[in-house]
Amino acid sequence: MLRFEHVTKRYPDGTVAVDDLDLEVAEGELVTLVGPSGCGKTTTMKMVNRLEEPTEGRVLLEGRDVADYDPVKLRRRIGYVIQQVGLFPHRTVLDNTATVPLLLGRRRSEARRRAAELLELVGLDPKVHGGRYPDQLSGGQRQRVGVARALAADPPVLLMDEPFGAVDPVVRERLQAEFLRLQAEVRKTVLFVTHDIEEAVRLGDRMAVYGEGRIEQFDSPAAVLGAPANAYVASFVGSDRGLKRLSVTPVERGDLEEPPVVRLNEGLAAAAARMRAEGVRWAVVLDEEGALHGWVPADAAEADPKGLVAAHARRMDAWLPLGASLKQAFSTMLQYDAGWIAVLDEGDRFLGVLTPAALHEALRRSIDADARDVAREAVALDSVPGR
Ligand SMILES: Nc1ncnc2c1ncn2[C@@H]1O[C@H](COP(=O)(O)OP(=O)(O)OP(=O)(O)O)[C@@H](O)[C@H]1O
Repeated sequence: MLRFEHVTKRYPDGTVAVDDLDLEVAEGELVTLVGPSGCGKTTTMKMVNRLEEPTEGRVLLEGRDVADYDPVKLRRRIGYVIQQVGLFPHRTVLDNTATVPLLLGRRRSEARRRAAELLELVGLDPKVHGGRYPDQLSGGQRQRVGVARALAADPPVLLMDEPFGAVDPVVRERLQAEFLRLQAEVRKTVLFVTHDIEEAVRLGDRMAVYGEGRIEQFDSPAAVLGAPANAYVASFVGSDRGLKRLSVTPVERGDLEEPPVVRLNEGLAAAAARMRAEGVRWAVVLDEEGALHGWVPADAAEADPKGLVAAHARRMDAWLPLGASLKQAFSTMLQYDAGWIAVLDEGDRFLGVLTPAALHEALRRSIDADARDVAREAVALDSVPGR
């Protein structure tokens, strides 16, 4: 979809901003470019929409050299979102969003209808926000308008240069989550510049880690964190990369423990007998419909041998869907101050529980699997270093 072939950019003063870059972005892929200030990320991006021209090499869009496109037409086919959103201050939010479709010759009513749809897509109510002017919006809302406007012409490619850089961390996390949802829907080919490693890890299907004008590693976030290509990448992603990995490692079936499962309407004595047989002191409790209710301790049967599980069951609301990240799992454990959390499938059926020890093992296994380039389940735990 988008390809850089031996691209070098030397500015007139001799600065080599990009040095012999080769990079390929597949259709519908989101690639983050991450690296320290001045390493050439923005210059890379600007050579796609011809705000800069390469000194050597070429950039291909759908197999065609961008130098062969008319620059104005090219830019209308490429959405561009920047940190200083660049909205027109004297136009309403709706008109700002409709700018490109109008330039492309759409009828005014159609362009505005499309703009309203896009505002909704990025989480703004066109009836509430559409008639406002940019300075009547919060920073986060302005960024959303920037994204809506970039999508308005339905461009196959989006270039995003630190689009969420100017908002506070809380809004930023929300914008990232919204953008991921949006991208799952619209599946654009995206180049996303950031100097924030966490953002690069969270958003990228693949991430390109820049050194000076060069890419030091181009791979999935899990691989970059798990097996940095060299000392530079290792130090850039940081010594806490194990922590960062939490956000890219999903909870899998094999991570779960399966304690005994009892029903609310079951007798306590029978339930306790099953717990004893399995050598555990508690069981997960499901209600009559099979939905998670909570847990019950085995010793409840001693005080009330004739009672029902329902009389002694305790509520447990901490749960996660299978496939959620280990980071979510960890944060849910902390939030509920829980020693385990339930993991449910898509139909909300109970699958098993995740404990802190299992979470730790999942993380270790995932790091080791990447280092060896094998699947996580292929790693035997007793062979993971440090055990
Ligand atoms: N027009 C220009 N003329 C000369 N040098 C430039 C020009 N634009 C950028 N540079 C230099 O090229 C190098 C790469 O700049 P670029 O803006 O691509 O980096 P960046 O990785 O996007 O940095 P940042 O994260 O700070 O935005 C820097 O050393 C910068 O000073």
